[in-house]
Amino acid sequence: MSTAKTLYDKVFEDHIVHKDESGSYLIYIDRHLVHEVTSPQAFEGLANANRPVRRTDCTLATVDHNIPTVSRKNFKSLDSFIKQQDSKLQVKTLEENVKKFDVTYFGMTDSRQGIVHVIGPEQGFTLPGTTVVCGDSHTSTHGAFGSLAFGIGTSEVEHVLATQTLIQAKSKNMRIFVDGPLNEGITSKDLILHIIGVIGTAGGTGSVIEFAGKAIEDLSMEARMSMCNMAIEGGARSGMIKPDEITFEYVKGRPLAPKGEEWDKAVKYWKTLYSDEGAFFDDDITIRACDIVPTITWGTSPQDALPITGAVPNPDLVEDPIKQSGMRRALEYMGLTPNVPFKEIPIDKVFIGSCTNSRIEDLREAAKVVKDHKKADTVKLALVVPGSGLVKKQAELEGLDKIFTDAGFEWREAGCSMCLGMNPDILDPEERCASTSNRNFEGRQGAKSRTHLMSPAMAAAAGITGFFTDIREFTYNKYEHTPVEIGFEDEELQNAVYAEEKELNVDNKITSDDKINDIPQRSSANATETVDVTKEVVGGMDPFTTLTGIAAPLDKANVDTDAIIPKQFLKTIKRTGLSSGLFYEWRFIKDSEGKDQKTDFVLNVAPYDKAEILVVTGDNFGCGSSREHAPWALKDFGIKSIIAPSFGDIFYNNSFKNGLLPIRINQETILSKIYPLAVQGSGVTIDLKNQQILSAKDGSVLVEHFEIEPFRKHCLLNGLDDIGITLQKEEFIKKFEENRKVQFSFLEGGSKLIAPIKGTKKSPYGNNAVEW
Ligand SMILES: CC(C)[C@H](C(=O)O)[C@@H](O)C(=O)O
Ligand code: SF4
Repeated sequence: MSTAKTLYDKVFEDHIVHKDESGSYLIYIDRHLVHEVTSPQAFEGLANANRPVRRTDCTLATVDHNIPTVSRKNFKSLDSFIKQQDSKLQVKTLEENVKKFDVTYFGMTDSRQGIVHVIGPEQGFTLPGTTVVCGDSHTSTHGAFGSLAFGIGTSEVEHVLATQTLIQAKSKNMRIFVDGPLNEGITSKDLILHIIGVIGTAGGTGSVIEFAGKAIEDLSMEARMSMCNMAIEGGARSGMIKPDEITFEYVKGRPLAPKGEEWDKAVKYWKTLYSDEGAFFDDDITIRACDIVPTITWGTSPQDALPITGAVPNPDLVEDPIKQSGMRRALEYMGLTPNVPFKEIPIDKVFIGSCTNSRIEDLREAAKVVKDHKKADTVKLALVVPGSGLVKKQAELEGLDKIFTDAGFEWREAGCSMCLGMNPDILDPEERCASTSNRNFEGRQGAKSRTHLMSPAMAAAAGITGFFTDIREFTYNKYEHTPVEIGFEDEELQNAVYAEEKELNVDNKITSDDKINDIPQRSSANATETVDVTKEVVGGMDPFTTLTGIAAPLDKANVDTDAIIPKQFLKTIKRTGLSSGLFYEWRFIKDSEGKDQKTDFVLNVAPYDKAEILVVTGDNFGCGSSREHAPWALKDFGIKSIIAPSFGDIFYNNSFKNGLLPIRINQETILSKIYPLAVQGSGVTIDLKNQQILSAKDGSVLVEHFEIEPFRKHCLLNGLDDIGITLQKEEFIKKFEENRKVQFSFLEGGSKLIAPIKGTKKSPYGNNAVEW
């Protein structure tokens, strides 16, 4: 057998702590980014079990999703600044946790605060060849450095905080080879949208995608990050690009990058990270770079991508009935008529930002387009939201802010903003947005919002013309821009930008006033259910052996986790009580008084309001975001198992952590054997021990054998807690760490090397070990 290895194989193997007999691996995590949305329950679990954060130096926290992006010039405290109570509580909870657990933190008064996936690379926290995780699906971004980077759920966040490891199965290798150079003016955003259009949102499921070829090698680091960022939208948890001189050049000199001899040692190692000649890829796809033109999305999935030169597609021309009905629904939701040329579609708002496209190069591209133009009067708002305080600072030094504001665009503070609107930046219902973000799911930017994904230049041009615009036809003054090099040794940039810094964060304790209704009341459909709070205690789940229950039919494909539990329900700091938000946009409609009324969605209708099993006909259930709130909401409703042809990787994984069994069954069998029973309202029995599915009515076998990894089966049958199991491997973890200290000495120090905020003796959060 060939010994040639892929880039992924190499990085994976260099992080194996232990492999057990069932073939499951324990891998070491080098870098862990933390944000306010997916960490509260993880820290709570640690506190309940009296466990510390194992490697605070490998952990870096910031706030990004919930925070307002309006000027922080007059920021006094979180209490006065964040108006949304539930957002405030989440931010405050993180601030308490980073203090309690000594985690380095960039808060709202620190210029280094920003979107996790922007600040990690910016600080040099993300390094080639490392394993990088975060409770966030777009962690794939960091794969641009040749690191193995992926999103995890909250249970895994807790696992990493406690053990610095994760239990993992090996993924498949997939290569996307982009042959030849890109045409002039085509960006990595066009390229990645095109690729997702080709492979589909389930194309990379179960795989790590390596992007390779001339077009990729030619890309800057920032453009590579935009590519890997959206690997998750192609179904893969990770995207990777082999590190090269462009990578090293980008990393060198960053605050947390290795220095001196450690740098040389690191580069020597990083240069070994590439796919060997003849390495095996389970899937190998070639894309011709010259075929790619400016690309935008028209529907409610990132795979609905087409050239700007095209028109709204016509469902009548599609044969597959599931696809056809999905398409009709998407067009109706998006308010689009088939065959209308994209360039004739007017827009309402523009959003330039998100972890895909909020870095300095993105802002420069957009500013070039906007310079000396004015926003179209018909465009109600054009928001520009830098990815971090440092990006903002640099853009301002380059005068980009002025270009935007002169054109009538709004210049904001760093955060996730309108990418998902957990803060006040949302679209009104039916507003159409030209957006540089990464997801166009239903309701993503606000209830009934309509999102079209595109590159920063194209979003900027749409803001000027008021219509989707082919950037190649837009006349703009390609002025000579002089980039300002941002020196990381520059004290001003290292330190906080806000004058009020000294009085900050003193009064941010959670008080009794913060008691809020962070989860709306349960719907009457579930009024009789009670929430078992004892389940919140870390470790231990009910064993899952046999389940007999009503099976609800769901005839949909690509059900994303935004649809399973919309963003407004993510602001909780608890795991329970989420059932009222389950499939919220599908289950409820507002009446004339603004009150929620139930729709005829399957889970609202008897007997399915008591369903314990969900039978899904379409692929890719649970794709998209890493929010563990999706399995929490399903469990809370009473669903204990989901049968579908395929699942989003992170959702699949998160389900097991919560005793919710996802079963992959091929579509034909679902359609012929299980779905009809579900439609009749008959029950189904799932026998985990024998890996079989039976009819509850007559005991006949519907599925002779379904697949499940032995380790996962073992844990479910016995209700075992992963962290407890991993902690039994302490001797292996210790051994790995001893070796890492020597072999990968350039990774030591991590976030603890971060400089303090100017004017303080000690960093206000974390760094207790270091007196400044
Ligand atoms: C909040 C978080 C869990 C989520 C993710 O995982 O992607 C968010 O960042 C998103 O983009 O939907
Ligand atoms: S995708 Fe959007 S919401 Fe998610 S991390 Fe990126 S910017 Fe934030």
